Amino acid sequence: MLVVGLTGGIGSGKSAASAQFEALGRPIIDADIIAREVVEPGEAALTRIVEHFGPAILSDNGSLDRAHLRETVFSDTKSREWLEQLLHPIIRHRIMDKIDSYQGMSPFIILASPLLLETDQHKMVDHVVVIDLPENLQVERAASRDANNEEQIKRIMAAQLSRQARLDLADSVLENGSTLDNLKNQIKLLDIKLRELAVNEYRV
Ligand SMILES: CC(C)(COP(=O)(O)OP(=O)(O)OC[C@H]1O[C@@H](n2cnc3c(N)ncnc32)[C@H](O)[C@@H]1O)[C@@H](O)C(=O)NCCC(=O)NCCS
Ligand SMILES: Nc1ncnc2c1ncn2[C@@H]1O[C@H](COP(=O)(O)OP(=O)(O)OP(=O)(O)O)[C@@H](O)[C@H]1O
Repeated sequence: MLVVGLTGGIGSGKSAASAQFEALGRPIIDADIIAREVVEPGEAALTRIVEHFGPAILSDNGSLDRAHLRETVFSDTKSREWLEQLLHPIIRHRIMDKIDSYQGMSPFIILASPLLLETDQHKMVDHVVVIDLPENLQVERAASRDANNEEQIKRIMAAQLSRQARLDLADSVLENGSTLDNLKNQIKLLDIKLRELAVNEYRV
């Protein structure tokens, strides 16, 4: 089975693109969703986070206060690196298990991840699709979606690959500087190309 990595910076349109691939019947593994699951109440990683950052990192209901942790890790590199060394191996294992569970179910699957190329997650994929758009549009879309302030979004972008570095590592590029309909049309064509790649190279 062909494993296609779909990546792009914050607010680039990974969720929007994933929804289109899903509508075409392709299974999606979303690293952001897995990253949330591994810190749910009862998970060992959440206990480690509370030990490290203190109980103030929890909301009143005992779940992780994500806004608090976001503010902490994107204003202090050491804190971010600590969190990543805790979570990235756990996330990677869950992704591997999910890839195994999809074997034989589809010619190809999509692994959507903001840090595909920044971490060793790229070793799990056969083809890299990068969603590209001008950085000012990326900031604008992320800000209007999340109520994150622009300064915080820029700090998050600084912890990610640059636009050019990401493009240099792409096998295919989706341009998302225009409308959602335009993105949808590109995905229809890319889906055909990926399907052909899967059939020709993996005989599925
Ligand atoms: C810091 C946290 C709690 C903030 O949570 P929040 O709900 O506000 O954001 P969410 O998880 O939805 O992430 C939003 C976007 O931020 C960016 N982002 C998240 N983590 C990172 C990181 N370590 N480095 C760079 N960018 C990141 C991505 O573009 C992501 O799509 C959360 O992002 C987190 O636990 N990050 C560490 C785990 C991780 O690296 N996840 C990325 C997927 S593997
Ligand atoms: N072509 C487009 N035109 C207008 N709005 C768009 C377009 N593509 C995405 N958006 C919007 O921009 C915002 C960011 O898109 P999306 O959530 O898909 O990005 P993402 O890459 O998944 O972000 P993150 O890394 O933060 O999870 C969303 O509100 C989405 O609806």
